[in-house]
Amino acid sequence: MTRTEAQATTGGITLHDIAAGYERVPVWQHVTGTFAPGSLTAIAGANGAGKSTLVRAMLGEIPLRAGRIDYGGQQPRDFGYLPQARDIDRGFPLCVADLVLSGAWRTTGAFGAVNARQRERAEQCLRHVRLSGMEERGIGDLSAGQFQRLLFARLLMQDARVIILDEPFTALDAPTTRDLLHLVDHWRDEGRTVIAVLHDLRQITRHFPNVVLLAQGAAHWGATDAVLTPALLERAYGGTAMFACPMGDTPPVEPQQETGIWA
Ligand SMILES: Nc1ncnc2c1ncn2[C@@H]1O[C@H](COP(=O)(O)OP(=O)(O)OP(=O)(O)O)[C@@H](O)[C@H]1O
Repeated sequence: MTRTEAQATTGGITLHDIAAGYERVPVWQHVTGTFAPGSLTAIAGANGAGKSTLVRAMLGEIPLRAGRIDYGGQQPRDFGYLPQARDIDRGFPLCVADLVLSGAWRTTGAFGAVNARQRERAEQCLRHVRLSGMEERGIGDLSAGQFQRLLFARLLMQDARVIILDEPFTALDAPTTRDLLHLVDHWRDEGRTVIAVLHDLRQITRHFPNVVLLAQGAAHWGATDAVLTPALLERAYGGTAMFACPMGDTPPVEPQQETGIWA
């Protein structure tokens, strides 16, 4: 790689002709593209298209079958990850405050002492997702929406440069989705790189300038309006494309005036 190429990818993530799959079956291949530093990108595609597989490959949880990933000089600690809700064990005996504070593990270590400043920041993060006063509640006692807010608070605490979200708004009501989308917009404004697996194409067209659309084992990567064309949507979703098309009349998310950790 030339010095110029290295500079171009610093702080970004570049996939070079990667492929992944399970056992003998490839899920997708020849995936090439760059998540530029500070970019906001959705990963879309039908059920089973390989969206989570792409996330897991980028996180190093499954081996690549081909190609390589250039992390632009970033380390694992630079990544914040929100898994799908179904993949999280909520039976673990943790309270809300503990879970948020676990976002500081990269500085405290898993068993390190938490200082007053970190506690204060944890309270700020909880306040920002409207969970103040719930610090002592067990995580198993939260509603799905409250728990998702809590996971976003943990990401705030983590202060990661790259944030990867796998279906972050599934099963959430409109106000919770609006609040969390507002957080995503703030992360972009702060220059963080945000990558989100999403099913709602209206959310993608309204909030995500870039998209990776997985279809039939290939990735279509680019500006959202250039990728989410009727032809590619048909290829991705087949006969269900009309249900996925971003043509509905969902009201746009209005920015909220709030004091928070960005104030
Ligand atoms: N651990 C695994 N072992 C074997 N096959 C798997 C495994 N995980 C996923 N798959 C298969 O890989 C393919 C892609 O799965 P993946 O979960 O990445 O899709 P997805 O696009 O995220 O789907 P969804 O929208 O339903 O969450 C599917 O056919 C799935 O059955």
